[in-house]
Amino acid sequence: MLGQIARRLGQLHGQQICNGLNGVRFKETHRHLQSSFKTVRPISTIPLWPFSSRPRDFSQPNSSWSPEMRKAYDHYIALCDTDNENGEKTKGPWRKLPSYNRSIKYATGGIHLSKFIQAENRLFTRSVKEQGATFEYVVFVNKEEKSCVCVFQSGRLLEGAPGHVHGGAIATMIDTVTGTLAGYLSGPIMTANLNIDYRNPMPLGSVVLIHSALDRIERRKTFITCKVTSTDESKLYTEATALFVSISVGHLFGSRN
Ligand SMILES: CCCCC/C=C\C/C=C\C/C=C\C/C=C\CCCC(=O)SCCNC(=O)CCNC(=O)[C@H](O)C(C)(C)COP(=O)(O)OP(=O)(O)OC[C@H]1O[C@@H](n2cnc3c(N)ncnc32)[C@H](O)[C@@H]1OP(=O)(O)O
Repeated sequence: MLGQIARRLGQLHGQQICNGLNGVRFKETHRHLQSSFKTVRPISTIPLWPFSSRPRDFSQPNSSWSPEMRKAYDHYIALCDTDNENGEKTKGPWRKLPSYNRSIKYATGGIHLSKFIQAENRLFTRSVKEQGATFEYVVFVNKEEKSCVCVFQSGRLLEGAPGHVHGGAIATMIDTVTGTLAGYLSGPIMTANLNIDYRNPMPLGSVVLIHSALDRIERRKTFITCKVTSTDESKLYTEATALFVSISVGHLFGSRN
């Protein structure tokens, strides 16, 4: 019964995703739902519609952001579309992308499905609740230039060499930012290849810019270039190239295109 409800929801809100997931995880979903029904709450605290229609955007300023992080954020926000005092829209070249804690939430209806499907899973970069401890970041995309910039502040749990950011954490952010741009331009993708040159150690707690741009698209392949610099762009920390291959959602569940 619950499986049927979940399946119906998927049909209503995310046909494409649902096709990929149909029948794969509903046993697990059923178990999750049964265990959540064990906790009885007073009726007044139960919302009529149990799904938030607006997933939380984690790339909003918070108290862990340093003045440098806030300054870089404000700089790019000022270049985004805005409403002036007369209520008129001014077009800017940049657009701030929201950042959810599961990639499934980006798909149509994904906000609903994420409550059923592997509900405990979290996007690696958004998995730690303590603000400022790991990855604080916000991505702005420039549609015309097919590029994006991420303002990234590293937290104390990302240490590699003493006082510096772990190379794997830097790779994670490069994968995330280049992957976000590739996904924005090409739809569902997976990283096929990531090449990284670490040029200078990145101090832990520092704020950096991760610039990514489209190199080219060839059939299912989207090639992205990336540079990580200080916020004034005077210091180069890391350079990378990445290849993303377009996939069907079924690819994530074992079927080849
Ligand atoms: C629900 C969907 C979600 C999608 C999300 C998208 C956007 C959402 C937006 C924001 C989300 C927020 C954050 C995003 C964060 C991070 C993104 C990170 C993504 C990852 O972190 S993901 C994990 C690591 N990733 C893997 O776990 C992949 C394992 N792997 C495979 O799943 C297959 O391997 C695959 C799919 C890569 C290819 O498999 P396949 O069978 O579909 O295609 P095939 O092999 O035929 O290759 C087709 C053409 O690519 C060439 N090619 C392939 N591989 C190559 C390589 N390594 N080097 C050079 N060229 C290569 C071939 O040579 C051929 O080229 P040609 O067309 O010229 O012949």
